[in-house]
Amino acid sequence: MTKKTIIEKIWEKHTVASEPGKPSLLYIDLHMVHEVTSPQAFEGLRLKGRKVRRPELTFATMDHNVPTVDRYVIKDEIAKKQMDTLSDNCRQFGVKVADLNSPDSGIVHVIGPELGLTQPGKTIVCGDSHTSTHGAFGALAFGIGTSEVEHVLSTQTLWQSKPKTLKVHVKGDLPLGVTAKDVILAIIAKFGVNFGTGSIIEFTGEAIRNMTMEERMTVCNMSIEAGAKAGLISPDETTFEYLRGRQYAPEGEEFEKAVEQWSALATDEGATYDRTVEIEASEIEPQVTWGTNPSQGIGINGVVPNPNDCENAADKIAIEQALDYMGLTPGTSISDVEVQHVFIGSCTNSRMSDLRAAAQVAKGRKVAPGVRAMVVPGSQKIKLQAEAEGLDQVFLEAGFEWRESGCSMCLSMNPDFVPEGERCASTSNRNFEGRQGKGARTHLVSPAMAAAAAVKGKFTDVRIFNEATVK
Ligand SMILES: CC(C)[C@H](C(=O)O)[C@@H](O)C(=O)O
Ligand code: SF4
Repeated sequence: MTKKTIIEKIWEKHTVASEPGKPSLLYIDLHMVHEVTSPQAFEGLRLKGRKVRRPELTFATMDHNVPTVDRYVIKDEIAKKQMDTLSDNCRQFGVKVADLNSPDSGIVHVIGPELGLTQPGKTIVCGDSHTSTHGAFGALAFGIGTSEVEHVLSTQTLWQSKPKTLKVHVKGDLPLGVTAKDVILAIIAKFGVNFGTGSIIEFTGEAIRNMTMEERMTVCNMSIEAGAKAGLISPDETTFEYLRGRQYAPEGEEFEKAVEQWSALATDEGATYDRTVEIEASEIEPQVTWGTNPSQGIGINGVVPNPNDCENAADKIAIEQALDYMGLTPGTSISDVEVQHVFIGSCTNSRMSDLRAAAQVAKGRKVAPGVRAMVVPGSQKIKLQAEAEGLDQVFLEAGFEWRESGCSMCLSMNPDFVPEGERCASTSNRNFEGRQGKGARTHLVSPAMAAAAAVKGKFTDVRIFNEATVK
């Protein structure tokens, strides 16, 4: 029998129609929907007199526009309209929605897994680029555009050209104090923001196998920042145990049957990929980005690069522009760079383990003078769980703000933003110009590193705080 990767197995199982050299028609198992990219898609259905083909395979939430304080008071008119429209559309088309009142509400890529909607072997789409997060479960999950959202709503299928397969192997074990976020930032720093173009990544290796589901989600979340169509990890016991007992996961005997099928999806020993790259886990340090794309990052002991060291003229210009926007001088130690804001949240790093890691650093310490730090849980369930564990108190006592769930400061589509020219240590996934507000300067880091920056007022190697306990 030919040996196959999980990518080929899922692709083949979902192909409804195909012709050589042309895109294939894929069946979609789960369609997640949010308020920003769905209004025109529903409107399209309405204009054409169509229904949602499989409402029970469609699940909506509100996240981008949601205020994280006074979440029911939506002052921005566009935001309010988008949320009201989503509620109306879901009512009219019979789609389940986790609206602001729902205990299930939260960031779309946080609640899918949390509710057990995200499962191995599924094809999952959403009008949102970070849909790759769901790949952590061994699902084929990717972002789509609004016209494709309409296509999936009305047919439950999607035309797709078959991507190439790319194995990203993380070799060996991670050093203490180095997290999943550092792994994915280091991968992107090493191979660039385009190395995944046209491909679906499968992450492999001991370091990945040893990760929890939450850590795997952090890695897969940023596959898109490597230019990939999607990123995934073959499912294993860790995956199955995470799903057991979740609201939408199969129950009892059905669950055991599902586990058998899910296990068979993992990439076959000896299967080949179109391309393979490798990174040594032991060489990864806690990361900080210095520039305006996620590949412009260094280890915490590194210095801001000098554009004059570049041989390639285009690279030199790119670095110069990034440094200019970021207000940084070549040769500066990143650990000398001061921050005015700290944001712990987003679909990359707002789950329980992220909040626990940040709280471990914050506990018994104080946010440095002149720093504004906030913690934004990824879902209302996470918020409640964190409060039950007393994490909110740890953060509040240290001087952090404790918020309601939402995309928040990850992108300034809601009241949370970084003022012009100010610097933010952020656990999100994008450091593009203007991402956190006009002229805002974003540095991507892990939750523990963000908490360390909050208490020191500048980037700091979190490993000096608590070697023994910081994971
Ligand atoms: C608003 C949405 C379309 C966008 C995306 O697709 O990713 C957002 O979630 C982001 O992170 O930039
Ligand atoms: S948290 Fe950020 S990256 Fe994730 S969906 Fe929201 S805006 Fe996009």
